[in-house]
Amino acid sequence: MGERTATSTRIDRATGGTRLRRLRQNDWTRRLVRETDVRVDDLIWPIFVREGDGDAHPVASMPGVSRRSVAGCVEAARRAADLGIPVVALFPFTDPSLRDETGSEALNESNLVCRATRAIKDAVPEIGILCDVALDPYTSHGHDGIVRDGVIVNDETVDLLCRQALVQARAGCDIIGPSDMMDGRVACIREALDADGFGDTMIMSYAAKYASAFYGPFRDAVGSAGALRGDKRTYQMDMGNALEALREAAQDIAEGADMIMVKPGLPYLDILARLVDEFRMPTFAYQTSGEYATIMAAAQNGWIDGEKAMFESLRAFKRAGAAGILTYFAPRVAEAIHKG
Ligand SMILES: NCC(=O)CCC(=O)O
Ligand SMILES: [Mg+2]
Repeated sequence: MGERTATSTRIDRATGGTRLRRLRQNDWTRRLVRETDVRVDDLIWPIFVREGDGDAHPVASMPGVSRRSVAGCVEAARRAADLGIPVVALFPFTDPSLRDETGSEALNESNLVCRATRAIKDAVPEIGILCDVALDPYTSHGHDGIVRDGVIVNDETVDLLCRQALVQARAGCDIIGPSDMMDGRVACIREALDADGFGDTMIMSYAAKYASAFYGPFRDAVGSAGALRGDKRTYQMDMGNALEALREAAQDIAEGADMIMVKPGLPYLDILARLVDEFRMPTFAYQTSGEYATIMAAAQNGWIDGEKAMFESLRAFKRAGAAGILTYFAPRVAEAIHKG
């Protein structure tokens, strides 16, 4: 730490002699005292499934991410399992001709997500599967629920969400992820699952999901961008609110959620930390498409080191107390961790 000077005595008096830089001197000391790390076990990999066969279709606004055929999703799940990633999350690109006012394709037992779930369960039984419950990939208007006179109606939507959850559970889905932000849906879905013999099917609720600009590329990926009429501010949370997130999470937990989630991730890190602190639940962060695209775009321009930014962003979630992270970086991170 250099020569001792008159200033040294002053500093020792001020710090009580504890020089915090002592522990940062070497790589090994830094590793020794590091409080959090990103592990492969922390990762959930969201993958996009599309109709048809053949090569994956790249998503332009998400470099490195593509929509895969059902067979391609099975390959991805195989790769994920081999890397040690515990869970894949499935999102469908629904053919526009199958979208309608009430999202009826969501209830089709052989829709894309159900077929991909069955195929993955069959070929890669050791990996967990998370399926989103919400109508937006299936509605012609792009909303997460049924629209009546311009209003996204809560209770009728919840009836459909319960049926959607059952369809997914029957296909073999392990974790139901209600992402719709309707009130009371966790309680109703839990009851519907239990009544149908799916008492072991887990619920990871999108407890605090904010109306955000960071979902843009995802809507491209699932084909909702062009479809969406208006915005989602009457059901997704207002970005100015933190106390309300505590109320949202409290409700979902009381209703039977096994795990909760905050979304988006990095812009809402304070919410994540507060929910962990308050409820001590397994709490997850969703590093959204917009967060992914932001890092990728800057990296591709040579403006930031993409690999370092990726790890830094994921470590932030762990430091804030996340049990895990849904991230499009999952396979790349897992590979980097294995390489060491
Ligand atoms: N329900 C899943 C999403 O809305 C994902 C959004 C994103 O990755 O931007
Ligand atoms: Mg709620």
